[in-house]
Amino acid sequence: MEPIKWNGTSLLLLDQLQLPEKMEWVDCKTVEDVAEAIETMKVRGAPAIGAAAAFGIAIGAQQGANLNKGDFLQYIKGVGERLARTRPTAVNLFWAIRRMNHLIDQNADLEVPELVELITREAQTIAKEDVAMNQAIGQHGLRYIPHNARILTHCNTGSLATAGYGTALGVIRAAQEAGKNISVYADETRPYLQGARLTAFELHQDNIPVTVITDSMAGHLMKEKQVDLVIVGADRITANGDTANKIGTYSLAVLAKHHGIPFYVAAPTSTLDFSLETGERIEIEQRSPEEVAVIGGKRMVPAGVPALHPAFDVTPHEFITAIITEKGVVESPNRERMAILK
Ligand SMILES: CSC[C@@H](O)[C@@H](O)C(=O)COP(=O)(O)O
Repeated sequence: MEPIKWNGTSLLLLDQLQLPEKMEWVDCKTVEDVAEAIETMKVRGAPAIGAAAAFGIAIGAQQGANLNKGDFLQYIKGVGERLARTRPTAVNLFWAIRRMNHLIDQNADLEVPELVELITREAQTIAKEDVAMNQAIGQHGLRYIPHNARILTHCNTGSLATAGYGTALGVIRAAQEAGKNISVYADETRPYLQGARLTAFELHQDNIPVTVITDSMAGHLMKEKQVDLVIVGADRITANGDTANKIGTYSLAVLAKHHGIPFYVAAPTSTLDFSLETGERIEIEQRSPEEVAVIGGKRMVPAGVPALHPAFDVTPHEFITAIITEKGVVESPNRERMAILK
């Protein structure tokens, strides 16, 4: 499945708000369309929003192609700034924008049409490389997945969260492709239900056995010895291995440790943020409490009662058995061991 398609002038995104009911594509023709798609989570998942932002800059570049060089360079930085204001936690977004800006700075002596061409090609390269990184993550992760493993995962880390194949779901896919006879428990992942709607959708399409559980069932299943390992993705991993991921990940990691179950994080190195020493300084996106209070158009929380919606939490590195990247695996991550990924 390819959830992000570039058609030469605009970006087609499989609208994740409509899944699994409908497979509807949104055609993002402007920078604002792309920014809005990221903000409203039509496209979501750390690597996917990075790739989408890169294509947003490509769209911006094409539309600014008539400007003179000075104006173009100023305008295209503004495009990056707009896209950077969409969501704060997943570092892949900022990584992709920085990579595009760097390319522009390095080639500022080119004429505008050539720059536009270069920017457009770079966005395609980012998407292509993401798929290759995910496949490599899958291969590195294989050895941690025993035959007949019953795997618990959280949120959606598959093709829909990336440019294709997936991170944690990439490892799961690789294990299936290697004939390991695995099965998966997908946390439904309140409040957005990425697990129930998206992970279950993807795994079912690929004939990988999947059972959806509510987030609150994970501890019970672990206690009943129904879970052999947990594997999740990441939105930002700091220099010491602390990992921000979808809200609920931290609770899973604590539960896994209590029950002696390995807890793996799978992510490309574009998710690393070595500028932060620890996870304490990661900005956690606060989304609308309405997303918690209202389910399927029906209000579940009495009017006047507040709800909270931090969209991510941070799992301290002590709870992580290994971080699996395309460059290799860091077991029992800490500051020193993470340095090999620099
Ligand atoms: C490969 S995706 C890893 C993470 O981005 C994923 O687990 C996650 O937390 C996504 O959050 P979302 O709010 O759906 O963008």
